[in-house]
Amino acid sequence: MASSLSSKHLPQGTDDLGRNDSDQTVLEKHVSFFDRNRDGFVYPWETFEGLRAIGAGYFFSMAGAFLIHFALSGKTRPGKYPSPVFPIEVKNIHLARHGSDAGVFDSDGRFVELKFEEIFSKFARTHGSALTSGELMAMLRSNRESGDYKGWIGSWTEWMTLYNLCKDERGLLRKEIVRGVYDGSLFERMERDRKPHKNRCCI
Ligand code: HEM
Ligand SMILES: [Ca+2]
Repeated sequence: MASSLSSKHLPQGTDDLGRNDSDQTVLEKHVSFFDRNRDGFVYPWETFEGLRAIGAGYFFSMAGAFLIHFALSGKTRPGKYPSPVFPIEVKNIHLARHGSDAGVFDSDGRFVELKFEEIFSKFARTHGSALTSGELMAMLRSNRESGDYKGWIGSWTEWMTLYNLCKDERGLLRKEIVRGVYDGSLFERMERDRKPHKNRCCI
């Protein structure tokens, strides 16, 4: 699937409508793809729509939207009553970080280049700039903090979703794909390049 992604680049710092998002952190950009109307809040139906737009299946998208919002909504709304529609506040998404991750997002949600490079220098032993499924599992195991079961599950889910959606025909997860997931540009490319008649989903 990844091999069908085009190499064209998005205009830096602007979205399709030319809106400037340069004041967003990389983690905010990761999530903003799912903020379909760009009002600063992601609702479960927007996450569902975003997951469908990148080729995830109907039931996976339903379950994903439910679980993501159930897990993250409250964290991004500190001091507020729980909302029955489980919104996620984009500007507070850094509060939804979990442990046992790759450390590429810092505590403010900014991109840490060194940690990104480390993923490949430490774990991409076979190909250098791509991860096999075994190497990905080794990375997940190595990132685990003891007793942090929520973090283990969160990280496993994020990486396995990415792997299943974007591995190439040899089962490799390429570095440029991983870079693109962090700032959400991957999601934009997947939506653009997706052919309506072609079922790209494998989960
Ligand atoms: C198919 C859709 C998605 C994929 C493939 C995906 C994948 C990923 C990956 C690979 C990471 C990096 C984890 C690490 O550095 O170890 C990540 C981090 C994160 N994602 Fe997503 N994501 C998706 C959708 C979403 C959505 C819809 C939200 C919330 C609205 C979200 C919120 C986050 C947050 C808060 C983090 C930071 C976790 C941390 O580093 O502690 N993601 N995601
Ligand atoms: Ca929205």
